[in-house]
Parts: sequence; C-alpha cells; structure tokens
Amino acid sequence: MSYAVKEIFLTLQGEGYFAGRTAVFCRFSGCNLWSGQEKDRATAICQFCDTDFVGMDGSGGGRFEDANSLAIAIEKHWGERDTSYRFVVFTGGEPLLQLDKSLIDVLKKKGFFIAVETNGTMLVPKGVDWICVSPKQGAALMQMHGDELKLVYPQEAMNPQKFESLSFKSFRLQPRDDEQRDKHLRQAIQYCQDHPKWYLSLQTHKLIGIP
Ligand SMILES: C[S@@+](CC[C@H](N)C(=O)[O-])C[C@H]1O[C@@H](n2cnc3c(N)ncnc32)[C@H](O)[C@@H]1O
Ligand SMILES: Nc1nc2[nH]cc(C(=O)O)c2c(=O)[nH]1
Ligand code: SF4
Ligand SMILES: [Mg+2]
Repeated sequence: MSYAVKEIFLTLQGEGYFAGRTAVFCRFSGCNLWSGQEKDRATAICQFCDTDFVGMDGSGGGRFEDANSLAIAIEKHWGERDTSYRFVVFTGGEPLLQLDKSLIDVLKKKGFFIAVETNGTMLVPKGVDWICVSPKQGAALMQMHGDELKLVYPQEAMNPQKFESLSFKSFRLQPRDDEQRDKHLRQAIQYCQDHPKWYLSLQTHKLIGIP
C-alpha cells in the first residue's frame, strides 16, 4: 500500500500523558470527518479542527510507495538520537485511514514505540503501543478501549460522563482552541475540579511555540 503524508517533523509531544517527550510526528493526509477545506467546515461532522491535513506538501510530506520507505523517512527524522527512546506519533487527519500492520511491523523492528491520535471511528490495528482516542460529537465511536481518552471540551451534547465507563487508563479534557479558548479553558478547569477522574490536557506545544 502507498501512504499519503502531509508532513513529518521532530518535536515534543505536546499533549496528554507523553507531553514533553521527544517524538517524530507523522501526519497523514485526509480525514473522514472533514474535507479539510474551509468552505466545508460549517457542514462537517468535526468543525473545530485546528490542523491542516490537506495534500502532501508539508515539511517531510509526500507520497510513500511502501511501508519501508515511510519507516526510513521516520527513522531519518529521529536521526542519531538514542535508539532506545525512539517514539513516533501517528496523527492527521485521521491516521487510521492509512496506518496498517506492515507499517507498524517495520517500525517495531526499528525499535519505535508507536502512538496514535485517533478520532475513534475506526479500530486501531494490533501492535500500536499507545492509543489516544478523541471522540467527536456526531461520529459513532468504535474504538472503545485504549490508553488515553482525550475529549475536546466543550462539545455540544457531549457530556464527559458518558465516556467514564470505557476502558481507558486516563480521562482528559482538552480545552477547545478557537476564538473562545480562554472561556473553554476555564470551563475545562472547573469540570476537572468538580470531577477529579478527569485531568486537564493542555496543548503545550502551542504555549511554547513549537510545532
Ligand atoms: C488534529 S487531531 C488528528 C487526530 C484525529 N483525527 C483526532 O481527531 O483525534 C489531533 C488532536 O487534536 C485535537 N484537536 C483538534 N482540534 C482541536 C481544537 N480546536 N482544540 C483542541 N484540540 C483539538 C483532536 O481532538 C485530537 O486529539
Ligand atoms: N507538538 C505537538 N503535539 C501534538 N500532539 C498531538 C498533536 C496532533 O496534532 O495530533 C500534536 C501536534 O500537532 N504537535
Ligand atoms: S477528526 Fe481529527 S483531523 Fe479530522 S477534522 Fe476532527 S480534529 Fe481534525
Ligand atoms: Mg495538532
């Protein structure tokens, strides 16, 4: 299978449990909940997306003809750093439209710890080491277990409580970043303080100005 990749870059994971850890991000092109075109945002299932995942024109992006060539590109972005900490985060767009067993297998052989950021509408293939699911209002949730459940907050008609019985190690609220970000931050703080099962997840890369 070939892979359409928007961009590949080395940064710190900004969100969730591994916030602060050096990671190669592989951002796949395309999503099943929005075309990525601004003209379609108001009619999309997911309307608050903060990411450009259209095309293959980002830094390190392109069409990769097979798993091996994409894994080599990811490995190059890790560079000469200590191989025992190799960490790749697959995101998008929706990474599960493309992430498959052959790519997972070749990265495992290279010693990568593999994380995925998904909207949860498709099942995660076997072999992924860290599953972060971020459910979206109006999209049926299929992946009901994992490591982190990271809910963008608030979303109309999405009471965090309805996810609490699912099988995740931690439950996080991530303030919705838009023109009302400060208000959403205060609401998320209040919700966590009132419901201590929930941890606040900040997008720390935005706070410190890295990708
Ligand atoms: C761009 S998405 C890509 C992965 C996948 N499609 C998903 O939605 O989980 C990466 C993460 O950013 C979150 N996110 C997207 N837009 C956001 C926003 N405006 N404010 C806060 N988090 C946002 C998503 O919920 C997800 O956890
Ligand atoms: N630094 C950094 N951390 C992130 N964690 C999740 C991200 C994403 O867009 O999936 C992201 C991102 O875009 N950058
Ligand atoms: S599901 Fe993820 S990538 Fe797709 S539009 Fe929503 S936040 Fe963006
Ligand atoms: Mg992002």
